[in-house]
Amino acid sequence: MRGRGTDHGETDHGAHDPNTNDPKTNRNLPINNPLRGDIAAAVTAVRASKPLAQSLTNFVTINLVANAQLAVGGAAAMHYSAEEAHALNQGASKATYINMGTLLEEFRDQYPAAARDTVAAGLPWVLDPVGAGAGELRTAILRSFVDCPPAIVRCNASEAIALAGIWGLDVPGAGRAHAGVESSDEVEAAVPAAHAIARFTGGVVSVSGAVDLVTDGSRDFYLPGGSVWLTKITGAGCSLGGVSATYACVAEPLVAALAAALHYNRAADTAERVANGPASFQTAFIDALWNTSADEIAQSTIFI
Ligand SMILES: Nc1ncnc2c1ncn2[C@@H]1O[C@H](COP(=O)(O)OP(=O)(O)OP(=O)(O)O)[C@@H](O)[C@H]1O
Ligand SMILES: Cc1ncsc1CCO
Ligand SMILES: [Mg+2]
Repeated sequence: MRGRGTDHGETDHGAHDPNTNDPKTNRNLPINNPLRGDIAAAVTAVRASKPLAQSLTNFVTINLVANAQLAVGGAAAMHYSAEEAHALNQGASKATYINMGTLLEEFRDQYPAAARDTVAAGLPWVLDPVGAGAGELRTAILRSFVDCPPAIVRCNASEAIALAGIWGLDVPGAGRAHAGVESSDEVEAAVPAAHAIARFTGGVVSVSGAVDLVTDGSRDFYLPGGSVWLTKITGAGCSLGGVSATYACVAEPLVAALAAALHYNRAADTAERVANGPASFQTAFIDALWNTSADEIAQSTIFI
């Protein structure tokens, strides 16, 4: 984080030194690994085809989610209706994003129905279990998803641990109460929960933090870099979920989750160089999502 005393005395967790942040190994995914080609192809495909991922997302960050989807080359449509989800699943939308941030009582039925409809249409959906563990309504909706699991769970470390508990998965710390949208855990603490969730869903879990983890339950990918400024704007994580859904329109879940997280980290690296504070960072970040090349994203350091 640069700028005039901008960290307010907090520790700078900017993940720029792989030796201090790498949780497991320092082995970079080989530069000729086919996954890198798949990631570059996903970035190019989104920019070429402008896919629509529909979103049922929270009121706090809905605008950033839509703008981030547009900035990576996708399209956006926000609503809170299972009936509308069904209509969009019949053609226009290629993936669905469901974010649990700000719930209303009517979402108790609408969210599970939208998730079920997406799965029935043969399309992937992405869950951001914001605030998992807080409140009966949130817990009931999250529990309902066990019958129609998401292709990608995108969350912070505390939410991964809480979600594992709600889904009855046997991992350390699962089931404890969590009452907030910020993570109080490091990514490393969420590794068992992320593995358990991915094995349960048969999909992918993307846990954000100083070094992000993307896992399909058997393969782990650690993604360093990005900027601590992302934690000073609300909705960096929410919009990463929306962008993961955009990528899920054109790529399998593992590639989509990797492309989205890497795109975020490289754009944040760029934005940090010109930011003077959270607001200018957000503006520069959206610009950088638009401008970062497919090759730069695909050639990122990926620890395995
Ligand atoms: N300490 C950090 N250093 C660098 N990047 C970070 C750090 N913490 C989070 N990030 C990045 O910020 C983005 C959002 O992750 P974060 O963990 O803050 O999500 P979140 O808690 O769900 O956010 P929100 O709920 O505000 O949307 C990700 O791209 C992640 O890589
Ligand atoms: C601050 C906040 N409150 C509910 S959702 C949200 C956005 C970050 O998850
Ligand atoms: Mg969040």
